[in-house]
Amino acid sequence: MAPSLGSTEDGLALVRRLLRDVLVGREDPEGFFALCVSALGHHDTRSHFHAVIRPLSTANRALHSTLTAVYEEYFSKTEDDELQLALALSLLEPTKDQQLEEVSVTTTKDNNEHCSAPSSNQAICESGEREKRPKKRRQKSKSMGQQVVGLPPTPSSQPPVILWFRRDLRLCDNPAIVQALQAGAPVIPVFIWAPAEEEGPGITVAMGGASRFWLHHALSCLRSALERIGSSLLFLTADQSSLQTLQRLLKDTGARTVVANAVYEPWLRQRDELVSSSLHRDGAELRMCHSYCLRDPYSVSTVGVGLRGIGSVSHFVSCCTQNPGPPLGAPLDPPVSLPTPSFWPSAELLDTLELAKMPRRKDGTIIDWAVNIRSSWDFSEEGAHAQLHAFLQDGVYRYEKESSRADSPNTSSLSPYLHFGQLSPRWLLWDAKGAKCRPLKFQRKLAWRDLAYWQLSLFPDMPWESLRPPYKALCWSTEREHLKAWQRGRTGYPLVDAAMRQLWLSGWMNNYMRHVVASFLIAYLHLPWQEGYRWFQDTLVDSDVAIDAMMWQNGGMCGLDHWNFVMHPVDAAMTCDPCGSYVRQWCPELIELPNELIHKPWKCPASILKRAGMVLGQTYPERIVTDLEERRSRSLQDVARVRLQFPEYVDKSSGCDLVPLPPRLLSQTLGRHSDDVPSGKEFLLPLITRMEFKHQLDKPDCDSTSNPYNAVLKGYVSRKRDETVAFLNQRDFTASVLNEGTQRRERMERNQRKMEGLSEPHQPRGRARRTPTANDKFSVVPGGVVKTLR
Ligand SMILES: Cc1cc2nc3c(=O)[nH]c(=O)nc-3n(C[C@H](O)[C@H](O)[C@H](O)COP(=O)(O)OP(=O)(O)OC[C@H]3O[C@@H](n4cnc5c(N)ncnc54)[C@H](O)[C@@H]3O)c2cc1C
Repeated sequence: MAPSLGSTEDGLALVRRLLRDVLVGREDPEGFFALCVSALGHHDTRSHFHAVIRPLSTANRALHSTLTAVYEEYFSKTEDDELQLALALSLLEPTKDQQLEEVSVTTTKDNNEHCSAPSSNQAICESGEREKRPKKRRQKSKSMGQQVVGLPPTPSSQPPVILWFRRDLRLCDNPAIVQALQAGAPVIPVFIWAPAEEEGPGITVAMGGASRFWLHHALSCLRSALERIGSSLLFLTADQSSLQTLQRLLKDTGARTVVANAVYEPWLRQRDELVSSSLHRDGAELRMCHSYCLRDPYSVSTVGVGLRGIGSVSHFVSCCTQNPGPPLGAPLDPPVSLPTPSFWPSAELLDTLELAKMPRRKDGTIIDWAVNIRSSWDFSEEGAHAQLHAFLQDGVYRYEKESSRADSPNTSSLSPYLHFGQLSPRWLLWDAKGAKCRPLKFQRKLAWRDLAYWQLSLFPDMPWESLRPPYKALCWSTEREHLKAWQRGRTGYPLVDAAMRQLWLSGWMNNYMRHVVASFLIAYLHLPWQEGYRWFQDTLVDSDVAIDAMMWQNGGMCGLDHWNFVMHPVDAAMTCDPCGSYVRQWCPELIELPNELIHKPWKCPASILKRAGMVLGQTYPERIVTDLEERRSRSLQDVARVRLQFPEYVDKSSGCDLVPLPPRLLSQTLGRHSDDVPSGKEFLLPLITRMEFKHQLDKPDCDSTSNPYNAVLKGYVSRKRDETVAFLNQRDFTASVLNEGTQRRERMERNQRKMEGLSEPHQPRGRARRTPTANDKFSVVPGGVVKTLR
């Protein structure tokens, strides 16, 4: 709870902290004084202010005398003022008796924000006004005094409703707001910062640096939005727990109802259940709405679908279709206003939550690591809608075929807004469905998002423990230097480095690039997937425990699904950055290299390097690993080793990995209540398993290149042929003949293999296609350059 009101000592500690802000110029003297009055109250300010600012008398004399002058001016009152003050203080007495602490509004705005709250909420806007009209401030703070001290709610008045914001930082389509308004009572919006609760029982890095930074700004924007409709947002830190903070808030405000939108991490759900039952015992209630996912993950059932294919998005969609939840309905409009209560409980400054606090160097200067993140994003709800609008006007038309391009904004970039609930998935789906091009692939991404939450609800250990038991025994590398090079974007592979630098500088990269860097970390560096997960959690602005864990588990070969491909750090460029412009953007030291060598500078002749002003190992790093195929082979052999070591987790007939069925799925499958399910027995569930791994089990020591299911997405040969054929197919008859010839040859090869009792050959078709463009050197086809196919 707010330290300002616990005791004079707490208040003084807060004020001393704030004094530092004045010293470094983040707060002006008048503002600081107003905060003192707000935090300490009139009496204590009068008695302690001189002592608080005493250190300045030697450290900064000018500031000391300015503050003294502000103090003198404030306390040289007129009789009128005296009278009003007496009145306010007399009102304070009974409220104290009733345990209503002195209420001061400390939801001060950041220095650079503009306050536009209506007069009913002047107290909240106090500091915003203060900068422009210092004289009026005094009157304001007195009127604030009257308002904030306030009278206890009269017996006939409705007790206020607490609107508990968590990851739904928006006004549009927010069911909790609608629910709170339905009571017809004043609404007190609150945000409680409880990092330990977010973290859960394992190492989740739920609130990494970049997402804390985003959260800070999103909260600041939400507060401004609330102020525009006559309300505000209280910031509280959960010293002990959210529950205790809420209980105290209910006591202070007389509220009996708390409304919130559900969050679905299992440990947060448990927390909410505890809050609900404890409030119920206290005679209050927690009302929960659903809006974070399209489907409440705890309501998804496999009944009628079974477990075959579990982990894939198709299986998940079938489960949702077979067992539909309540209809989604149309998105809800934002409220026009939120009724304000007659007084506001105590709160902290947003800054005191320290979400966007930057580290300092030894010399005291700030290391502003977020400077680029700040300039790359608009953190507001309006920003989310603008981004959505821009995407639906443009990127969505390229999404189906070109979402893997890193050199063009073809995806929505909405993930941080979705993560913090600044945009509801229902709103997004509604708008996407309205797009002319019917972007089915895009809509399916929202199913992926829900799938991640469903998986986390079933496997709460997903963020830190491999789901497939044998894979816990994989022999991962411990080369910290490799990890560091990967994190810093200094691996010597331009595509990987560009992506990792984009991540560091902007807090984001597209899905395809996430696959590229994850493949590199796991398949080529052999570093544990958990390292990648944690780095992503710390550096992504959209870091999301459920999605991130699901994706890293799948990439790390131990999730419910297996990526049936591995991205090659050079060949993948053909799909995502064929002309090298993405690499040039994030690795400017490579800017002068020719297109055909930009993804492999080590192949550049000395003369080209010289002309480009490059010295490998100096201006750009040498490759940290060179023997890519050998490393891949070792990775495959390691997988075969653990699968052989734990045969109980490999299905004999299909060669699929087996994983113990989680209790909820077991009871669903057996159609019994969870208490009625046999305990102590492990039921095993077969999972989708990469063909390459199944084959390797028969020949554990064979190398990756001789595995017919080699999953590395090389692309060049197959895709170029595919595209050439497709292109020519459109153009002339000869091509269709060529196409038929190719197909016939493939058919014959397949039949031949079958007759020889060999397994099906690896099928590269249909993977990672892209539409060739005129600039694209890979689009050169026999007979000429593709002008355009669009
Ligand atoms: C190793 C790895 C880690 C990832 N970690 C995260 C993460 O921490 N947070 C996160 O939001 N996404 C994560 N993703 C998924 C995906 O890369 C991002 O959601 C996407 O790149 C965000 O960009 P966008 O909004 O332009 O996506 P779009 O392609 O425009 O998709 C729209 C929305 O759908 C959802 N979505 C898209 N792809 C997926 C997916 N594969 N799984 C679940 N939901 C998806 C996101 O909410 C996204 O904003 C990860 C992917 C990989 C490969």
